[in-house]
Amino acid sequence: DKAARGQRWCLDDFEIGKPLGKGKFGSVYLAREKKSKYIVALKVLDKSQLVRANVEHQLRREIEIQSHLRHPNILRMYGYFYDSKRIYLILEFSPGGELYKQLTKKGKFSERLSAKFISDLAFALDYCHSKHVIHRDIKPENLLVGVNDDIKIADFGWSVHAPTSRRNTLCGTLDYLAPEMVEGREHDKQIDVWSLGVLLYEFLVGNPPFEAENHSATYRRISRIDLRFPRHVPTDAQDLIRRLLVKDPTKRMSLEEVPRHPWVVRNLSS
Ligand SMILES: CCCCNC(=O)c1cccc(NC(=O)CCCCCNc2ncnc3[nH]cnc23)c1
Repeated sequence: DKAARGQRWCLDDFEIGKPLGKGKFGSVYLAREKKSKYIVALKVLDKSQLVRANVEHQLRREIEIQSHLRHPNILRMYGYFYDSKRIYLILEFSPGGELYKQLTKKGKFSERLSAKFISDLAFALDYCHSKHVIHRDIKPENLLVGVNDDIKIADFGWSVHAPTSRRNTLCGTLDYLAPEMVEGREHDKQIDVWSLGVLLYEFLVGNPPFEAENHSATYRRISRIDLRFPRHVPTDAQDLIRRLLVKDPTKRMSLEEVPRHPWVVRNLSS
C-alpha cells in the first residue's frame, strides 16, 4: 500500500473514530484507512505545543526509531504525515487498550499473565538493544495489550539510539568524562532491565516497589533497594525481582536470562 511505496498520506485518507487516549501534546483516535478499510490508531500532535516544549527532536527520534522496529511486542508505526498545524502518526491499533487500565481494574495480575508479559517484554527489549535502541521509559502507562494478551511497547518518546557519536558534541570532548560514563551505553541498556524488575513487582503486587509519600522518600528507597514483599508473592518470583533490581547495572540479570528463570518457566508451561 502507500506505506510500502512511501507515498504521502493525508488526513482525507482516513475516517476518524472514537478517542483512544491522550498525552501531553495531543490525542490518539481510532481510525480507518478508507481504501483498504484497515483499522489503525492515529496519534495527532499539535505542532505549536511541540515547538514550545522544544521536543521536536524527541518526536523525530520517536518516529525514526518506532517506524524501523519490527517485533510482535512493539507497537508498529506504519507512517506519518503533517499539515500546517498538526503531525499525525499512523500507529497499530491494539484492541486490549492501555495496560495500566487493566492493572488498575484487576488490582494485580496472575502469576501466569505476569510471567507471559515479562517474558514477552524481555524479548522485545532484547530486540531493541540488538538495534542499539534503549527505551528508558518502560512503565504500565507506555504499554498496550493486543489480541491474546500480547503486550506491546508503545511510547518511544524517550527512547534513544546508543551508542551515539553525537555524545562528544553534547558534552564537549569525551576526554573529561569518567570511564563508566564513557561506557554509559552498557549501563543505559541495563536501565530497561531495572524497569522490568519494577514492572514485575507492580504486576504481582499491584503497586510499584519503592512507592513513598514524596520524591525524596522514593529516591531514598530506590537507592537503598528498600524492597519489601507481601506474603502472597512466591519466593521464586521474589528471587527474579531481586536479580533485576540490583544497584550495580553490570550485575543485573541479562534480558536473555529472564525467560529461563525458574519462576517464568514454571508459569509459562502450566
Ligand atoms: C515527543 C514527545 C511526545 C509525547 N507524547 C504525546 O504528547 C502523546 C500524545 C498523544 C498520545 C500519547 N500517549 C500514547 O499514545 C500512549 C498512551 C495512549 C494509548 C492510546 N490507546 C491506544 N489504544 C489502542 N491502540 C493504540 N495504538 C496507539 N495507542 C493506542 C502521547
